[in-house]
Amino acid sequence: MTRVKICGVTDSADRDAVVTAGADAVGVIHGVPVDTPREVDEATAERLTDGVPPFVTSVLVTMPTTVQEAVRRIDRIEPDAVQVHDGLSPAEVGALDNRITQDIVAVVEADAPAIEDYAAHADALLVDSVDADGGGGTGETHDWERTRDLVDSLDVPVVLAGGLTPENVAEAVETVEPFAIDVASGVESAGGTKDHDAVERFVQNAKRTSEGAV
Ligand SMILES: O=C(O)c1ccccc1NCC(=O)[C@H](O)[C@H](O)COP(=O)(O)O
Repeated sequence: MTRVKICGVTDSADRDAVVTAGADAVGVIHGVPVDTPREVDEATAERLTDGVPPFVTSVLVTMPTTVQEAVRRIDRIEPDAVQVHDGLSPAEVGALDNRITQDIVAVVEADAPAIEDYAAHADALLVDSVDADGGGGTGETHDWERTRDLVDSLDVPVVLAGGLTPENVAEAVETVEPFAIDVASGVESAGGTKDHDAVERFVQNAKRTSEGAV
């Protein structure tokens, strides 16, 4: 069954709604040098992460420029996993892996040249549509067939992200058959605020499809 990560939670009510809806992972964004309504400060990131219950994965989404910066952040916030958006080379992702106990999800674009190198050092790849500054949350889809090729060719789990919504997630899961899917803006009522009904429909549509009931 395809797992679901809901990203960019900014308060505890949204975090709890995401968990209640049946998501497998909750993404908290901190330490990104881009303008986004989904970023929270360190204390909030720590509090939101700490409140994610057992059997649901808390994911720190961050854009560090050095391994040391990433380690410091992860040590303070203590997520279950870390998603590194831009900033670190494949070798630096490998160096980070040696310094932390958490799994690392490396973010790549579907046509990035270094995909295999990242796959060699990360625990999973998240294939996203990123903006000119390297950030996510664009609400833009990309070539799902290309991501499907990566699912077939790579040994690491592949997560599909970028422009997913409750309406298109079933088709995305059927086309790509990813390990997991990820959404931020597609389940919001306003920037940084989750629409709880949309979150519920997103999780249901993703999981129903991967159970073969649609
Ligand atoms: O969502 C953001 O604002 C963001 C900013 C900077 C770095 C990463 C960011 N999001 C990371 C995610 O994992 C998003 O869920 C992913 O990019 C998909 O976003 P969307 O297209 O809005 O569903």
